[in-house]
Amino acid sequence: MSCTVPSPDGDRTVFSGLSFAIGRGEIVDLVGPSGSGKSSLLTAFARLNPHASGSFALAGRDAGSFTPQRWRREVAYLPQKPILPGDTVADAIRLPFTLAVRADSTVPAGGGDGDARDGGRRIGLVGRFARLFRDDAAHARGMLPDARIRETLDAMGCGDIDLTRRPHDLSGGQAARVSLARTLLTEPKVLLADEVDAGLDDENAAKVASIMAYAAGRGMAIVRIRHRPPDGRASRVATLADGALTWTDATGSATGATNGRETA
Ligand SMILES: Nc1ncnc2c1ncn2[C@@H]1O[C@H](COP(=O)(O)OP(=O)(O)OP(=O)(O)O)[C@@H](O)[C@H]1O
Repeated sequence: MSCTVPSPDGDRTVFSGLSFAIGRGEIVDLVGPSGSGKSSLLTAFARLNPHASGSFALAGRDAGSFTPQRWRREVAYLPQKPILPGDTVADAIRLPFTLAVRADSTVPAGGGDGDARDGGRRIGLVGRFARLFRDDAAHARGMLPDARIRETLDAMGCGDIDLTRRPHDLSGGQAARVSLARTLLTEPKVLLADEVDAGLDDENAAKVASIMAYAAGRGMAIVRIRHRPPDGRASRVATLADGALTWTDATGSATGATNGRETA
């Protein structure tokens, strides 16, 4: 995996020739100085980084055999700042499902413009799309009912989060946990968490860590960029500095693998 970014002095290589593997159910912490390329590495792996190149595989299957959308569903990148659109927490959590239904929807026969009829009433294009979106939201509610969201949040120790609340009214810690829960409900195989506990107090950071441990316990592979002291959740720590990855195990002992040439 390599990453070269534009700079005023010409292209600059952030890292080159890195490789790593992460096992099912494993939590790896990715640390290193600011600007060393940690986010670039994760966004590269999620195929979200236009400055990166390399080859990726999931369970032995080459990334090229996935559509980018399918790959990102399996390898989910979670940014630091939660984005929770919608009127309620339940809507915000259901958003990926609503969008998936939307993506699968086809414009009804008759083309994309002109008028349609709704109960004998003529409706315009905007009305038709509003109706389509309502239908998609209802379909998404069928796929992910409130009861399942409630059950999942409770299992993750988020019993304090009311599904009917407005997302904007949540505390920072609650918003981080909702954002994490939303990603986990899409059941990615790999979760790439980019400083999602930054800005949280210790109690909320511990809750976020415990939710991730729950997901790892169910087989999800997780890479966490963290600036906090080790919390005992990760089995290995990868340090990215000066373009090289150095690996240590949970006790801080070197594993012998450097420059990212790691096999798991
Ligand atoms: N789109 C871009 N254009 C130009 N430079 C970029 C771009 N994206 C990242 N960089 C540069 O690449 C380097 C690595 O950035 P990155 O955000 O990956 O580092 P980081 O280790 O995650 O930093 P931090 O810990 O501060 O978040 C930085 O010098 C950054 O300025």
